[in-house]
Amino acid sequence: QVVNGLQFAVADLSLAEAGRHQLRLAEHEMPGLMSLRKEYADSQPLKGARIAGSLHMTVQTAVLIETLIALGAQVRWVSCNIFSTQDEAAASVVVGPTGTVDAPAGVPVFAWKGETLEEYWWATMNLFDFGNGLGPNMILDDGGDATLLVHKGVEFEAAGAVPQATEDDSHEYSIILDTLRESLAGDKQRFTRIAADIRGVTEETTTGVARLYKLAKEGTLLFPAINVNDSVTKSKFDNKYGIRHSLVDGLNRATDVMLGGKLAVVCGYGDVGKGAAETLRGQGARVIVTEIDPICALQAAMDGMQVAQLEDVVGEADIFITTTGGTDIIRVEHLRAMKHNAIVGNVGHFDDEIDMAGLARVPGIEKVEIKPQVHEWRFPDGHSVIVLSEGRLMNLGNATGHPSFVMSNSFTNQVMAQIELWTKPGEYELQVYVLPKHLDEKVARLHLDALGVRLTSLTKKQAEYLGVDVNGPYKPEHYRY
Ligand SMILES: NC(=O)c1ccc[n+]([C@@H]2O[C@H](COP(=O)([O-])OP(=O)(O)OC[C@H]3O[C@@H](n4cnc5c(N)ncnc54)[C@H](O)[C@@H]3O)[C@@H](O)[C@H]2O)c1
Ligand SMILES: Nc1ncnc2c1ncn2CC[C@H](O)C(=O)O
Repeated sequence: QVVNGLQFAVADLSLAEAGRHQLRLAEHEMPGLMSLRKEYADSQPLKGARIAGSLHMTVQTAVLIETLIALGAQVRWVSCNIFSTQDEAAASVVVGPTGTVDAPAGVPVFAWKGETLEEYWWATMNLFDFGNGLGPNMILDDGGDATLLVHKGVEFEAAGAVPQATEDDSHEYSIILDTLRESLAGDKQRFTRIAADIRGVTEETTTGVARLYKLAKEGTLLFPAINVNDSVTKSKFDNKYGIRHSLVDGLNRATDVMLGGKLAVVCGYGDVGKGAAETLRGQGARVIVTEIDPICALQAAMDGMQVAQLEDVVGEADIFITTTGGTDIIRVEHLRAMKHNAIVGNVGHFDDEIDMAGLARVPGIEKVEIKPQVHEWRFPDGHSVIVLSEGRLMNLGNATGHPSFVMSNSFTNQVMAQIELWTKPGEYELQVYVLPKHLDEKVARLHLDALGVRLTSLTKKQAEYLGVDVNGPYKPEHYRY
């Protein structure tokens, strides 16, 4: 749609007022972002930045978007998942704080809850046209889909053609190839021009960061990148404490099943797995962990969890949650062996942790929608499994994701990373960087007052004794929090 010269595609613009009320409450819970708005109101460090954002279009992300705008940026936005958009948040961002439903004055957003994969990649393509022949000069990514499209676009433009999908390619990848083939037919240099203008990308999450390090290692990274995930105040907070809140929220909204007394399996005991295991145990479930990494497995054991192989416990557990960022974690043979009505969900970034394609191919399988994002899959032998959000991250598919306060930590890092790359052109090479520790500590400081924390100060003598500055950084680079 185009109204008032503003392009957008959202579910229902009339939801904007409801979204705006939620944004106001979220702002109160996001002190880090609100503090950056005050700190940079005059200097407008993001002036001139045209940011293409691909990140779950939630109420929290709406506050991030309006912070980027407050610092001078132009923004276009999509969600990075087909189920994670909160339609009222998308509507309020399009209308904006001063617009109306008839005369929206906010930001171009192309996102709605329940997109098809074709619609998702159509939406993502809308990130790259800022009008007047201008593309983005910054990317803000979560999972790396926007970065992938630019890199594949440049690759295929150089080759002069987009390859046909092979039988090994996923259905989604064949859609990406179709999308790029259409782009190439229309403009043989689109992404080559776009990539040349992009000053850098800031990446939100573990899986997206893994993709960036792979590009950097291959020597194909087209622009500098900041790994926001590995700011301590992102991954040791959002990944762990965020999931501790939003996993149970998703399970309750999806199934209302009693968690107490049940047996839960958590696949992976990294930052997300730790939060997942803690919250399920907090609900009185017995928790079994699966791990490949001896250190994380030892942590789980020392935290009092049984660490087993999935095959040994798959027939007795009631709930299965994947948190690995890997692939083929729960396969068809596991789903076949599960108890009747076992609940299966994923909170990893992509949907390849549970073999949904394999499940759909089981002869005689029946898929019954219990309610949106909750499906009963009935095997011919009569037993069913309940799969949440079709194997996509269910804390955002079946609930509204992490709460504002923890996302304020993640997104304060995002804004700082955008400022770093935008205001220091030429200082960053074609590598993946993390933010310096003093900024990580600054993010933490911005969130202490809201929780009534009273920090202790070092004396000069104590600081000298520890070999640190009175004002920090307080830890060496190799310190593990
Ligand atoms: N849903 C959300 O809101 C949310 C929030 C943050 C991160 N994420 C995503 O969650 C995933 C995990 O993130 P993280 O920060 O915890 O990563 P992490 O690397 O800290 O943890 C993943 C763990 O899984 C383990 N693992 C890998 N393959 C395994 C296998 N086959 N079996 C058992 N364990 C296995 C690894 O050893 C590791 O300990 C990523 O995809 C990340 O992008 C989602
Ligand atoms: N409420 C949320 N808004 C935006 N992104 C959210 C929210 N909850 C979890 N996430 C995803 C966390 C982050 O993108 C990650 O995947 O690491």
